[in-house]
Amino acid sequence: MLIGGVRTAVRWGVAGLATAQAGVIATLMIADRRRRRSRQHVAFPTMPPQTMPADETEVTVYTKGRDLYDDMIAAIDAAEHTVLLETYIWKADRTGQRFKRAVTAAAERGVAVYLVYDWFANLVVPQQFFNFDPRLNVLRHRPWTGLRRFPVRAPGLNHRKVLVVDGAIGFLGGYNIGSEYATRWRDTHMRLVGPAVADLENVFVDYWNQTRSKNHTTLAQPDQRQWDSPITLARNVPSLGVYPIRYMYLEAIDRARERIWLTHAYLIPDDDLVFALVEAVERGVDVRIIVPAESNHVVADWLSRVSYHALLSRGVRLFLYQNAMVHAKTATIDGVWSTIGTANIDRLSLVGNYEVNAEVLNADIAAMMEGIFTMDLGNCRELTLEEWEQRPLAAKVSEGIIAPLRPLL
Ligand SMILES: O=P(O)(O)OC[C@H](O)CO
Repeated sequence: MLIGGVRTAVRWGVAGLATAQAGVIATLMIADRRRRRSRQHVAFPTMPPQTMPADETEVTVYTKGRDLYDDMIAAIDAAEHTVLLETYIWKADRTGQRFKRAVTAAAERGVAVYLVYDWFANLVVPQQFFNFDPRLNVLRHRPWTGLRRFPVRAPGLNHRKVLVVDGAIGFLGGYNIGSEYATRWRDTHMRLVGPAVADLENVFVDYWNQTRSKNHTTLAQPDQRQWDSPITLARNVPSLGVYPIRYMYLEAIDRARERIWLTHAYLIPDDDLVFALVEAVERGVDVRIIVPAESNHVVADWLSRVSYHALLSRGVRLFLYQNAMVHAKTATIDGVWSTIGTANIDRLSLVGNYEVNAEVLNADIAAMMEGIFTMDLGNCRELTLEEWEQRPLAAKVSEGIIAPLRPLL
């Protein structure tokens, strides 16, 4: 009798919470849609692409989509042997069409072109856009790919954004392909020219060979990989059960002695990451995080805010990027270590998706990344603990209601 009563109460409790969560989410989305209609596009600071050597590899960092896309297209147009292009989102707009024309032209002149795009992320894109010339080798990543194998592997979206041309030039970072990203989003991407490109090529080749269907050809492994590079690539590969990027962050944060400067589009850190950041503050590290004041995903923003109290009350400084979406997934620590990649600090990226981040151990590149962080800070407003504590009660209650959803993202 008592057990039956408890069961009924739990059932009603769960149903009530789910209903309240659905209500909060619907309200947020309606309010966000209204806000978006009146939102004006405002310019934000960017820098021209900056190039710096890291040992024998030349690293260029981009803060503006238009510059990046021009250089990616130029690389594809100059391709002589291979184009390996992997993107999470591929919009069918002018920019998407531009990339499609470039890879098609490359295939027409005899270049071997291999394309990967994510099925889920592009469901909203007209599917006829993905009818490619048959000379192109195309792999549409389906999240359940790993489930078809035995023993069953973890599912996951392919969230990577990678381009490798002729094994000689590689691109990696936060930019998907789309016109909005070219001018309206502040994101960070890198270009590699030199020995480290072999590792990026290997990232693509391994994925292709592990995931391809019987109709796809196998790709040859690059044979020029180095042991002692200042640039290493951390890959999350659900089908292999490996998620090193989360550990990469935990380890780098743990080593920090002076400063940890993070820029993240969707910051939904788990308790271990919050603990690591707070512990860094406690040993005197200057911990700053730039996040969008309002991202393109209102629910992600609200789930992100669930951790603000834990961060602000323990000395982590939060900076809200104004009037534009900051989509970068970067960090720079102690003027020594930096990362640029595709992984957000959320559960989907850190223990869910296929991702790749470059870790760069080089003081010049770190100085460059600090310069970019400082530039972005100029377009931010600091959120203080006092201000955060004074938000309306309705907001606090809403956060409490949706907080249990945090592990889903
Ligand atoms: O998943 P990301 O980080 O590439 O961001 C993509 C945008 O959220 C698309 O809506």
